[in-house]
Amino acid sequence: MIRRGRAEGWLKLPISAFRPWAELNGVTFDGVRVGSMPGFEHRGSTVIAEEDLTKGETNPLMVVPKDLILSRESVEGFAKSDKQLKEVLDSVGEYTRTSRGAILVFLLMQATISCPDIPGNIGVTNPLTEYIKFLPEEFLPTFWTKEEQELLVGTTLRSAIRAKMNSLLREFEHIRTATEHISWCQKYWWDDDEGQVTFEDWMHVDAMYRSRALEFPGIGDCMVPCVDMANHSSGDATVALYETDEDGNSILLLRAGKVVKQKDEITITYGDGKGACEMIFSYGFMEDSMDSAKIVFLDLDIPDDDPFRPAKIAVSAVAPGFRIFDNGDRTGWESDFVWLICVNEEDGLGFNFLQTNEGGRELRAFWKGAELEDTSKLRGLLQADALWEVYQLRAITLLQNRIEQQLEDLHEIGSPDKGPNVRDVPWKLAEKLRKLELGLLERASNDLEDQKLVLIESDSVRRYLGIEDEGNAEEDFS
Ligand SMILES: C[S@@+](CC[C@H](N)C(=O)[O-])C[C@H]1O[C@@H](n2cnc3c(N)ncnc32)[C@H](O)[C@@H]1O
Repeated sequence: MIRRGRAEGWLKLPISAFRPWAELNGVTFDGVRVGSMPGFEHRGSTVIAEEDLTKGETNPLMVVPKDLILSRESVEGFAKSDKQLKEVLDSVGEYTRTSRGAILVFLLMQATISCPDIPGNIGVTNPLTEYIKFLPEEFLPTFWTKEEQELLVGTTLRSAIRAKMNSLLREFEHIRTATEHISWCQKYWWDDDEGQVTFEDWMHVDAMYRSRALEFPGIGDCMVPCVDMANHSSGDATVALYETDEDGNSILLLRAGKVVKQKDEITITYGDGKGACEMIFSYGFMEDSMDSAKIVFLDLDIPDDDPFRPAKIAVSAVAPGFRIFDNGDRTGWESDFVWLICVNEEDGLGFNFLQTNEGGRELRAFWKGAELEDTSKLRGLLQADALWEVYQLRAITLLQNRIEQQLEDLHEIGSPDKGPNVRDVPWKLAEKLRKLELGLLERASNDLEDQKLVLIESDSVRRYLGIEDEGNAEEDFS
């Protein structure tokens, strides 16, 4: 429905109509306009200075009335006067009480309202029905072809896309099964002949949200028309920032000390800490200046021969992997999960079923006899243990092995040729991502090796291995 709407024009408005729409809905602009930057049309629309904006400028560049902010709360507000939207939200239940769930359903509803094949009495038109017509075709990796996604072998983006597609499918199935008893949904959304909604529509509303949602203080994750027309730049290049004023309106402000010339781009930051993978995943681009992957998340599996494997999986409430990050000179890593793999019964880990108040049985983990209520606390307990260096050494050995595996995949794919059906943008992004992640992983592997050598020489490791002065501990941890 959404792709067709954009192609046929009923879900598309030219950016020249944007300002009249915004002003009609109470948005004020001061010294800026929305349009495309000559020479940078591939970045879509952006916010551009109409005049020189000087140091000390205090007036907001834009004020967006709070009624126009699309949040979980505002969706509930719209549902008060939109019977069909309310029906869908109520039927889908818990999921639509999250910002993401409420906003995605709302966006799907706006496309439904605009669809000429669905009667006009379904849904209630509101200012945001027009807003989604200004949103461009998103070019996120969930829309890359299979051949393009193959270029990501060895990168963490490949597993991120797979996981995302699975969760999108689960969400879509949930929306479908929860609403198929509503007669208009059955007829206009799901019916084999007349139904307009497909999984691809869910991918589109996800992409709209993913590439435009901002975290606003006091509101949470939301979409703010107009502010979301600002493109990204990081560090010193970020020109503006967004916040809410005392009335709850959203405002765009020039950063302190920034001097902007007429026709310059007014950028915000989408998060300077975001790594290369996340930038491509969420926004479909990465800055040319990016020279480090910044962060790499690798999954970890509990070995099949670990007798506690099923119990560990059952109690773990943390992400099953570890994060490597670039700290400048050195790399760092962080994981709540790896510690669960590192210890076993002989170290003091145990599991037991406890009786719940409701009469059921629940599996609980124990460390040295005391209940481990939250597996993310395990690291702290191990840190206080006399064998801390031994556990660290085990963790580091596991991480190194996992990194080696990833590096092998990256070396194996190497620099593939560009197939005839591969588009330029995915090809260039995949090539750069492979290079950046390879660089960070190689550095991390070297840094871990240094840490390993120090740990191996520690007294507790030598004592643990029963090694006298001349012995070699490294052999036992390879
Ligand atoms: C919040 S929207 C910004 C407005 C958007 N350009 C539009 O036309 O509606 C985010 C999207 O803008 C594009 N974008 C933002 N900053 C960019 C940049 N520095 N380089 C390339 N594309 C950028 C990406 O497509 C991203 O997914």
